[in-house]
Amino acid sequence: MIPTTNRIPTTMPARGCARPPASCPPTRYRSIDGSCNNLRNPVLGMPTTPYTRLLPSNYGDGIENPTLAKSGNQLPGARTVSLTVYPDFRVEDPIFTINAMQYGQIITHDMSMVLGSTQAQPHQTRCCSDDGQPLELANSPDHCFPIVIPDDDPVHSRFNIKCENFVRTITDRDRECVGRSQPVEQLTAVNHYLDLSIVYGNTLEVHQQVRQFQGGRLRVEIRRGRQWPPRSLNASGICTLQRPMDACYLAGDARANQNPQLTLLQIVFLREHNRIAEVLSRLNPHWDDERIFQEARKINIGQHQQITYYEWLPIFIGVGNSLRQRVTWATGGFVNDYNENVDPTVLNEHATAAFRFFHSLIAGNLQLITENRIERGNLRLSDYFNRPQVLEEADNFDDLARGLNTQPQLASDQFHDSEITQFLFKGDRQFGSDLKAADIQRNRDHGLASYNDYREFCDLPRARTFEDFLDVISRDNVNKLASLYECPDDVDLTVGGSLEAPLTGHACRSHNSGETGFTLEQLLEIRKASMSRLLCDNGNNIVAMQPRGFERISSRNAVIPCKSLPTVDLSLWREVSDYGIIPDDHFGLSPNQFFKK
Ligand code: HEM
Repeated sequence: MIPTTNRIPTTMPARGCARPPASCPPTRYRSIDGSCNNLRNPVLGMPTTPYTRLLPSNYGDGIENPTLAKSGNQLPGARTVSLTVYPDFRVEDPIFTINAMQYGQIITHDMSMVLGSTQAQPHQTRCCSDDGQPLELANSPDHCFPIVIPDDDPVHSRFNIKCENFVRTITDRDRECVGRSQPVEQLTAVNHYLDLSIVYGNTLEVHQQVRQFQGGRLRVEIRRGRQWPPRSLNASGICTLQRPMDACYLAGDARANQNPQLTLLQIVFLREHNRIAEVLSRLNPHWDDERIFQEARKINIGQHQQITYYEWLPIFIGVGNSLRQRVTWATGGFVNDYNENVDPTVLNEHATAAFRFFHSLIAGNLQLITENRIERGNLRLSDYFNRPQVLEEADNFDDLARGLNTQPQLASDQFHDSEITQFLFKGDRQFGSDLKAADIQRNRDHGLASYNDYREFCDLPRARTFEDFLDVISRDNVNKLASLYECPDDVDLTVGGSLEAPLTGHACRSHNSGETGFTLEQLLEIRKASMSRLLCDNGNNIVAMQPRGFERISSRNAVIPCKSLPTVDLSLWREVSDYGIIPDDHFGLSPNQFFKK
């Protein structure tokens, strides 16, 4: 089920916990925190505002408690559901690479993060005892909603673990931004826009930490002649360090060190910024640090959006669907579809259920691929959570980058690699957490309406019996649901939605401003950006790539020299006028008055 824009509520939620900006001064550049993107409601899309919803919440008490079964009983345990519905059975995707999965996580991190957790390290609030037993209610810290481990758990029972930590998301009520009688809404920690905030930060504080304030560059450290992000200020808290000075990076996003391929793409975007800044400063020696920085940022974001909308999204929703739903356009030119009435806020249903479906694409090992496309080894994912040092060793950076574009992702199905259902964030232990159980628990924590409610919303008939799910869910899976849940109305959205047969065309039906955008010529250059070129330009020494990096190598997508891949010609950003070089203080005038080919 893919809700698309025409069904998304366009009301402007007035409530929220972000402090609105004092004013929105005219500028050609995006703000760091997303404020002033919508000039009518400048707070829209800022960090610490609530996710929005397609359907009203379904809390156990109508206000804030986790969802219950219609009978008032507890829903089946999240770990039990995960074990029953999401076994580990490795099916490789016949077409797409793990980069398609990995870029999805980049997009996710750019757009949302539940407030109160880093999603990369164990939460500081402990809801279970050190030996994995549930705490007495009286001793349980606020916000605890631990996952119950069944007695016959195939992994945890061997260690007598009965309880997995889970801490509820911070809500507008926790921050005292709303009255006590209305249902709570969860807050997101990052801004809602697709703006590379993972690189540039979501707050001025983080933004200033990542900037060099020289030559328009982002801060880096140079080792072995290559650029690496600066060291995190809390390396021992964030990363699992084997040696005290092992790498642990500071980036715009708190999750940057979570897994090696994610960190690799974070570094690629950082290096890309500095590469662009370097070229711009040569083209425009009269530009100061701020001007170079902001122009480089704008190009970097433009390329990221181009890759996201034109290279990545059609893989998942289909070329036809994305054109029909006006997510992409069959034009090389400008599209003036900005509508200030559209709410840019990330949907709770998207972040908590729909987009997490792609956890099924994660592969539990990461291949190291040499320049002649031979696998020279691979890394076990759970050995490298929060251990980015591996990227700086031997030729791992390039070998993992080639691996991204070579190794198949796992198929989008109900099967999940045990590296994330048994060994997530295992650290030095013999077992870890279960990401799918966390997804289900988060669905209930956020009080999402049930799968059946969304069926109705998406014009499927409301199921009265479990058999009624057979229109989109297989017999085997309907039997599993019937064995777990008391009635069809109890099925969690994240569970029911993930069991639907793959889409075959049916989906839940669900700007350029002269002052701020690119010139048409520049836009046509941005349209040449590609995933493969990004890796070529920012690897340590990558020589060749296939043109379509999200698609596996084949005779139709053969590896070719990097220099043959289309590249964005930055000379279009040389600022000249009929009268020579442009003075610095030209803001407020249309770029078309300045930019000339
Ligand atoms: C190795 C890869 C990945 C790991 C280890 C991982 C891990 C996690 C973890 C630990 C959470 C927080 C769970 C919770 O407590 O609620 C999370 C949330 C999430 N993940 Fe993943 N994930 C990965 C890849 C992906 C991919 C490929 C996508 C989508 C394409 C994705 C989408 C999401 C979304 C939408 C959320 C919720 C974000 C929010 O807080 O609003 N993840 N993931």
